[in-house]
Amino acid sequence: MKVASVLIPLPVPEAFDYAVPDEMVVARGDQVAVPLGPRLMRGIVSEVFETTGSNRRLKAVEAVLDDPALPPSTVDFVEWAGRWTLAAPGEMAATALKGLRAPPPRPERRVRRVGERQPARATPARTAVLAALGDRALTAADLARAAGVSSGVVKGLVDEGVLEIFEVSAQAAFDPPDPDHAPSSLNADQAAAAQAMAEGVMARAFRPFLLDGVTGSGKTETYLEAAAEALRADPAAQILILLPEIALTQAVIERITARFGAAPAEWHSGVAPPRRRQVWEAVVAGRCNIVVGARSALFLPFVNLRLVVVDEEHDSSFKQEEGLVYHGRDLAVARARIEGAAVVLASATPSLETLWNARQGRYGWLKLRARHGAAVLPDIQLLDLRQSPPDPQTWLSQPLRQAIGETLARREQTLLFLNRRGYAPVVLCRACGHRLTAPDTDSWLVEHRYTGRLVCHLTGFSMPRPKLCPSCGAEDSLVSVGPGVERVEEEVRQLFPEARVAVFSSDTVPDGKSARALIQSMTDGQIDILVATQAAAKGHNFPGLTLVGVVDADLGLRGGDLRAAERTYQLLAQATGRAGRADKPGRALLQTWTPEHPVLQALAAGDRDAFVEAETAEREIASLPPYGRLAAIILSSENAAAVEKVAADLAQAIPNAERLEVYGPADAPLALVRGRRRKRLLVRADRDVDIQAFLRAWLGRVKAPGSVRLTVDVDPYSFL
Ligand SMILES: Nc1ncnc2c1ncn2[C@@H]1O[C@H](COP(=O)(O)OP(=O)(O)OP(=O)(O)O)[C@@H](O)[C@H]1O
Ligand SMILES: [Zn+2]
Repeated sequence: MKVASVLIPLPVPEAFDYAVPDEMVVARGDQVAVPLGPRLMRGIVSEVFETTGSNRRLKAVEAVLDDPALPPSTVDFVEWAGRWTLAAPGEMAATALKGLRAPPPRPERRVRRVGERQPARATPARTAVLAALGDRALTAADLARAAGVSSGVVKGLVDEGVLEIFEVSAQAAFDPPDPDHAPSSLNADQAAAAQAMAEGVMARAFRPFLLDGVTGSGKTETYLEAAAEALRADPAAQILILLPEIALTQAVIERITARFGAAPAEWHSGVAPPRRRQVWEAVVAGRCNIVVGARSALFLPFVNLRLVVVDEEHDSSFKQEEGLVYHGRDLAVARARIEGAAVVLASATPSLETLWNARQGRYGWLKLRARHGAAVLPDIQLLDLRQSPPDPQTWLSQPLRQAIGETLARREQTLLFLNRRGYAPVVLCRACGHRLTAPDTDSWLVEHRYTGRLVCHLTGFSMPRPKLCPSCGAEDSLVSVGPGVERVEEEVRQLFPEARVAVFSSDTVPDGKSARALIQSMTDGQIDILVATQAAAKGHNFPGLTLVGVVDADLGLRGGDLRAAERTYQLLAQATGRAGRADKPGRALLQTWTPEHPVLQALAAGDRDAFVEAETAEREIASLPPYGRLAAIILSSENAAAVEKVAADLAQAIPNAERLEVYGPADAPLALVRGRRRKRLLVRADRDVDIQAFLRAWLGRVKAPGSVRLTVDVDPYSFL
């Protein structure tokens, strides 16, 4: 008997087996409909095998679906990703089908001539329509517009049988990119790096690279030339470019379009589902060469993937924390390995993990040491707030105010960076000291003045600012503590009433369209001072921007998690790296209460290596990543006793293992979220320990009730 193992999108650890009816032809990767209880479900065939004399009574595969099969290497990839993250393989596989959620776009109705038939009565309008149409096929609306007549005229010709309507399927056409459309002339460093990457692509084998270039050194320029080489060698080559933020996609798409004379496909949550379906179908049919997207684009069904680029590879936005927990950068490397492709991790501030791999010789290390052309790196200065503190209830010190004034006078642009949304991060009661939090949640409410509401950034809960203290009932006792971008904007407007000021954060720029508009007006010089969170601090090229002011350089250093120093270094190096990217030199001023901090010292000295040395040495002593591996288990439930019970059971059931420790269970730093109690356990292991095997063995010993959610986070980035 023939049996198919089918991956079904359910939280179960294995594929389900089904009998294959005699007349049915199925293969690995096929999409099938299979019965599950009373329902039919869509699944992906992971394996087909013969068994003899089975005594199992298997249900049969109902049908092989018309939708295209996943290429076998895509199935390999989703199965590997499931094993790596300990996610259910069927749920991982389902992410590869996300493009199919929308129905196919409706076929388009167009009109064309019917042979040589002429209208019975030739009016000027009718003649214009026939002339405009020629032997083309257009939609009725386009034709009427082209002929400058009302749509009634077109309809009249159809009714008379001079024109006919027919349907074309709305299959998206992706014009083939032309590698020789507009090549850049690369400088020596760039050319050497592009050459090495191109050779990696030609090898048709797994070839990982770190493209390590200072901000504005032309990393994009360089990897696009490697992509061009790949396309010259194989016009069917597919190239995937991953970006950490949707806000960055537009600029890269424009550069690719200019470079190759054809627009790439775009893939992220902001792309409408019918369009995503078109991209998905074009990718699996090999009709689409270049995809620019967010981490979920990793799951597209590529048939000839030759090059994967992870731009801004250090960015923690590549880590998905909700639903399936995975790191896009790590999965990108795995996908390239499975496909036998080249992968390029690009950054001015690579993660310690990636630098470590480059140092070990596992990744080819390509360096771009200087900005392109005449541009130079900005001059970075620390402003010691102990010497020049801002006035009470203001956030910009005198030296920073002066620098903004000078920049304005030169008609150049300023970016004020503060990685905090809203107006004030905390609202508290002067009478009783109560800090306002969301109901049944430990995180503080953030005041937003634009909307006049207090918002929980964790759960999305919001409410109007209350009149009375919810704790003691005092009247008018609530005060806003600390600054967010909106509050800095308020101060800037008071100081420089004539300046054109804008705020860039996920509140003011909620979608791709508004991001594009704001980035465009900044690029065009229509904004003098941009107050921004990290959304605007990376990747962008603003030619008129010469001053970057960091409002609170100490902010990220206070949170004590594993990557606080690394993350702060990266964020500030990226933010300051926006200054002086064109012909005018830039400078950056960092306000700090702790100018002696090693991270800030390294930034001011422009000495990344010193920072990396010191930070890596600390990690080595503690055997933390990249020298060791971590995994977290997070338990949560509305039933506090149930969480305690599962945590205790887990603690009892820890398998014996060497060079591995388990910490906890402990209350999570956010111990209460939406009424759910949260507890964490942390596993640390040496690098050569199979941490996934350990976790599987461990979790297999404990049965958690349905009321307790258990999340496994391999290589955690968030410790909340
Ligand atoms: N070889 C080149 N010829 C012409 N212009 C170049 C070249 N290399 C870089 N540039 C220009 O320099 C600027 C910076 O390049 P790019 O955005 O590729 O840098 P990057 O290294 O990706 O920067 P970041 O890491 O800061 O985002 C761009 O305006 C780009 O067009
Ligand atoms: Zn109070």
